[in-house]
Amino acid sequence: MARPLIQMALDSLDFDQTVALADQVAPYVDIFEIGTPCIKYNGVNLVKELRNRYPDKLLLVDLKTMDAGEYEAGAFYAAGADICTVLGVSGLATIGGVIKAAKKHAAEVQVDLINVPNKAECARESAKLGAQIMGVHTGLDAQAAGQTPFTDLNEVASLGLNVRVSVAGGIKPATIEQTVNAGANIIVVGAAIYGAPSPAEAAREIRELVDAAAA
Ligand SMILES: O=C(CO)[C@H](O)[C@H](O)COP(=O)(O)O
Repeated sequence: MARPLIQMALDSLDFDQTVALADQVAPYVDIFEIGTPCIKYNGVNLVKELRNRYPDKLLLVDLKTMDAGEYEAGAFYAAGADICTVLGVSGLATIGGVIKAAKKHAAEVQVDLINVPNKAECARESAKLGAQIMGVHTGLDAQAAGQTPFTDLNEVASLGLNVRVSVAGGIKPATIEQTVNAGANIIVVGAAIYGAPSPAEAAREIRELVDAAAA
């Protein structure tokens, strides 16, 4: 089984704390995600800072774009993003705009399926349009209401689309094996790392669990 990538969700609002957390977990993760509240607060300067600091890491900017896809995402690709997210509920015109912006920078697009009623249809149409990653995502508010992403992950991963499948939503050490076995190509972890007494140690443990499950 191909080794899934680990994406660290940097969800603090504080610029310096975000950079410090990235420094701590860098040896164990493949993708830095600048989370939605963080990018809204800090903007393109944080993208530039992480790009300069980590030229070899993938950088995902979790814009969750809802409109003006090409215009909004273009600035973040220009600042160094490898991947920007666009909401599946935004519709194909907006998704297509982000894909257009990504192409100009030889970058990629992740469609976030959060709150999309028909995830299979959205994933199929977005893949046809050229999106490379489908994000199965139970957001923080839905997590607080007791939801998890696993049923949706099984559905989207079994569609057999020529895309990578990312999963986010409260993933923790106890659920890593399940996510790998379900076919996730990108495993997003936020609170289970940044909320741990030692984020570096937590990230190292996640790395070991992912690699063991994929072996
Ligand atoms: O995109 C997000 C919220 O919308 C989070 O970054 C994502 O859910 C990962 O964080 P956690 O592991 O804490 O759920």
